[in-house]
Amino acid sequence: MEKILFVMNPVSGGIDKDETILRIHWLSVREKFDFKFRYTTGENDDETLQAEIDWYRPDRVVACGGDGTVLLVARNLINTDIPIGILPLGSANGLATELTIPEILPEALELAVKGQVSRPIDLLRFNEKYLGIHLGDIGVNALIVKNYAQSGDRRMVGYARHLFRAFQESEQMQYTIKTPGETYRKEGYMLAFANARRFGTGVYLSLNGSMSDGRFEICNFQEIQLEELINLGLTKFELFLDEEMYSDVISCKEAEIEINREVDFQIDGEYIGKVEHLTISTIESAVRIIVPGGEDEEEETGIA
Ligand SMILES: Nc1ncnc2c1ncn2[C@@H]1O[C@H](COP(=O)(O)OP(=O)(O)OP(=O)(O)O)[C@@H](O)[C@H]1O
Repeated sequence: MEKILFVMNPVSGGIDKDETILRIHWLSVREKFDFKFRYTTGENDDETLQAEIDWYRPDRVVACGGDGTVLLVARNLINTDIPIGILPLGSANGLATELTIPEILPEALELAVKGQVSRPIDLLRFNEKYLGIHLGDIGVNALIVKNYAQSGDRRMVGYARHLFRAFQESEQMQYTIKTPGETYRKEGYMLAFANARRFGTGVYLSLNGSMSDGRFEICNFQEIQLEELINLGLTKFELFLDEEMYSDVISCKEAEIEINREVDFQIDGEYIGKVEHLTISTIESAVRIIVPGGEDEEEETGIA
């Protein structure tokens, strides 16, 4: 009987998980699979998850939460063949959007449990230490993520307050970006490192990027416009929606970045700290994520 481990963030997105839990129980009877829940606590989740994977030896692991929960699962399944399903239950589900995973819970659950198509996904490695799966950035957005995390207020109104504060406080940065072929000097309010083509809203960040091409995109935001931020219905990864702002994009396999001062840095919604220097590289095809079959134009492979 297939074994499925559900890794559930009980607080993600401020969403009650009771319906999800009930549906999983019901589906396990219908589809005849064995399952376990592992609830995250925000403390030592890597260690407990790794121990659970070693002990239970699941055939697939389903991340139930936002991008942070998917990243937790991904970094504990690197170099295994265990595919990852996603139930998008976070305040930021940018990765699920990118991979065209259904937003509707029953559909996402059917896919996560029964999907037979998985896609190899690259991970990003920052300063040889931190892994990322979707988006990292320095500057104004990282400052918002920091303030938001520190406040403990998960509501939108709290978020809006942090957005205004960060917008007022943020100063322009100067950076030197070295890629294997070139050195660029730029200035701006935010530098994003994207293993993806689009933000959570579906707005494209780069038309050519892919999560499976061994490359990532560095996007410089020279300007930020408050009016757009307010008008367009925000979540913490969906700030910059003016398409003209995406023109300053570098696509590369690795990069080294020097910043003229210490700035805030976040990865997939987690505040990391202040940095003045960053190295970024890709780990190609590090994990496999279950996606809707036949609907994506990129490489897909059946689950072994
Ligand atoms: N039981 C818990 N209590 C508090 N925080 C938790 C718990 N479990 C996980 N976390 C934290 O939740 C964050 C990941 O959240 P995730 O990205 O899955 O959902 P989200 O709703 O998009 O995130 P956020 O809460 O940052 O808006 C991590 O910082 C993790 O440490």
